[in-house]
Amino acid sequence: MNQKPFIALDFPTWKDTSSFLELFDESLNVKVGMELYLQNGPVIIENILNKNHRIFLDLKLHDIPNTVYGAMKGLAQYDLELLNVHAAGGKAMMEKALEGLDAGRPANHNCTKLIAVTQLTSTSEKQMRDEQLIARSINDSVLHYASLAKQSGLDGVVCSPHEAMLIKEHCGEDFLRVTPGIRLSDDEKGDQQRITTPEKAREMGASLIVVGRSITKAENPQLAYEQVVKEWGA
Ligand SMILES: O=C(O)c1cc(=O)[nH]c(=O)n1[C@@H]1O[C@H](COP(=O)(O)O)[C@@H](O)[C@H]1O
Repeated sequence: MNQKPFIALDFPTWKDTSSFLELFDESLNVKVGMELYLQNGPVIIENILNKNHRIFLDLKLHDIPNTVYGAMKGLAQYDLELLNVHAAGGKAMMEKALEGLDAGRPANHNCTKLIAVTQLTSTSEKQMRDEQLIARSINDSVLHYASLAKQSGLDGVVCSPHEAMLIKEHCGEDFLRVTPGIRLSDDEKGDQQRITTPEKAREMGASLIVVGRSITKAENPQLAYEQVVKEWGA
């Protein structure tokens, strides 16, 4: 997989999405999340693949193991780079997710990597303690989820850049640290809590970055994308 930033296509329609993609004359790494997928269905995947972009399908599955198995088996038909589940679903769920992905993968497809969301980048330590009743540091919680994901055979995790180095040290260089929570230095943090710039994310041990509003809401998205690529160094 190349290391280009994944642009989060958080748009409601294919019309908005295709207008955005037409601004670029290169093949991009893009992330399709629940806003776009749930309102437009799987055709959105075909449309984007037909334009030669590579997809991280971010549906953050979190359900009983049997249900996640079935959902993953179905999703495995698409030629995707990355898929994700919530590590909070537990080891049995993550193992079944992987099994489903293997069971449904057509022989001629690349291996879609499966990663687990740890603590959302919109979650602060205070919120984690008060609302999830986890009386530990956010680093402990994220590292614990990363270890569970690794034991379950997954390829990596979604975390913030702030925990990336710790995970690299404990789970190894090859275990992916995919980090949203990325902002260019003048951008609003919005609903995100654990953020940094593309350049710092690289220094902090991220293996891939996900960038949404800093690009999609920029006055000039191409220039913002170029700036992100330059800082990230891919
Ligand atoms: O799994 C994700 O992609 C994800 C996990 C996480 O912890 N935090 C997070 O922001 N994301 C996604 O990454 C994107 C970040 O968007 P921006 O905050 O606009 O850059 C959104 O599409 C989120 O759904």
